[in-house]
Amino acid sequence: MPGIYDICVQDHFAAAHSLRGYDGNCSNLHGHNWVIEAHIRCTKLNQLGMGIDFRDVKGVVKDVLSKLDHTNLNEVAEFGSINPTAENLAKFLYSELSRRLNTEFIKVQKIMVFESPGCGSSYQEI
Ligand SMILES: Nc1nc2c(c(=O)[nH]1)N=C([C@H](O)[C@H](O)COP(=O)(O)OP(=O)(O)OP(=O)(O)O)CN2
Ligand SMILES: [Zn+2]
Repeated sequence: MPGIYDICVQDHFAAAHSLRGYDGNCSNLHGHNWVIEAHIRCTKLNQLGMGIDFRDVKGVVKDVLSKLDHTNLNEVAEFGSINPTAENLAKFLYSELSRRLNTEFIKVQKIMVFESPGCGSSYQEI
């Protein structure tokens, strides 16, 4: 039976945000040390026994996160008209990482974004 590998890479970034229209203090500018987890589905291993090298994933993740790190997320173009919630960040990262990593045998499966330990959201497409 064909198997599926789930390759997982975590990273983090620091950024501020405020939630427009939120009834509470999250509408004030405040910061989080965001933690992200990228899950990549691989159906074939290379000659080294890897679905995809962690290093390759980490490089792409770092590059995408560099657009968000030490910013006010509300000022990043993608969040100019939608709130920079964990949900919207997960979808943004899913789309950026899919564009750069997906191949015939490799597919970004799920992105998890944690605002704080124990509070997060994930995005995936069926
Ligand atoms: N589904 C979501 N709910 C909330 C989000 C979100 O992105 N998706 N975001 C927020 C705010 O960003 C808020 O800063 C986070 O709130 P909270 O987890 O309560 O964080 P605190 O640092 O305020 O936690 P305390 O334990 O109360 O100190 C809210 N909801
Ligand atoms: Zn917040």
